[in-house]
Amino acid sequence: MARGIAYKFGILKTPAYTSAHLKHSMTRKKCFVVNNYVEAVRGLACELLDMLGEGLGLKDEKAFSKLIKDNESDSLVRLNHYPPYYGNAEERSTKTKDDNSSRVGFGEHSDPQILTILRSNDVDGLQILSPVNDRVWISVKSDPTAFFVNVGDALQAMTNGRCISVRHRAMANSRRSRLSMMFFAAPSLQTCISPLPEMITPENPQQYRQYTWAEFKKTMYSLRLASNRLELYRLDSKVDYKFQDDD
Ligand SMILES: O=C(O)CCC(=O)C(=O)O
Ligand SMILES: [Fe+2]
Repeated sequence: MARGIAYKFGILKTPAYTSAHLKHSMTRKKCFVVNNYVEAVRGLACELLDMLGEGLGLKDEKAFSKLIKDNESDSLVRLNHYPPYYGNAEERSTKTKDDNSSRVGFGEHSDPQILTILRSNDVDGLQILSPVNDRVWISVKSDPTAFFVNVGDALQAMTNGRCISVRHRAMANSRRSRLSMMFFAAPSLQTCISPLPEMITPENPQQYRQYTWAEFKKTMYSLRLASNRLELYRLDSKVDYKFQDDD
């Protein structure tokens, strides 16, 4: 694991980003800009989820976006900063340009929420694990004008495995800082997540048991980042998730 390469320098919970803490740490103008960004990106997430609901033929096409529009939604914004790992100018100038070494800035994981909308600067770093070969990492070219969308674990559960929560990680760059900003669209803590009835068919019987978002978060915080937490909620799981309840 690379030294202190990735760190969060802000967690803005929506809609609580007008909290006292934020008011003190941000000027009103910055707060306004962040609020506008969050509103826009939340709208984008809802639009995408409505299209997905329609595409999947759900009786209630807005079933997913309703969870995010809920006032109690646990959605949040995170900013990640990956400083270059050749930290000083001397190191940068002595290392050759074709040095292809790479360092993990944010380890392998899947996002636990419903949907993630990511933006970054023009420094590469995001990689996804190949769905067909779990030893192959595929680099995603950065594009500061684009949004990158990840399905989260909760959407995988609600679609009974039709949508897959992709495992991914972020690499730090040797010379330039990578900056990324994620909107994690999440339901409220008390929301019960389970495969939607339309997603359960004789060919694809129910794969996941029902859980609350609060329960999933508790499990998540008790496990390592790389653990496949959703596996614990599979009906045929061999792992006893009950151990997670021990405090
Ligand atoms: O910074 C990135 O590109 C990815 C970060 C990420 O996957 C996360 O914060 O969940
Ligand atoms: Fe992620």
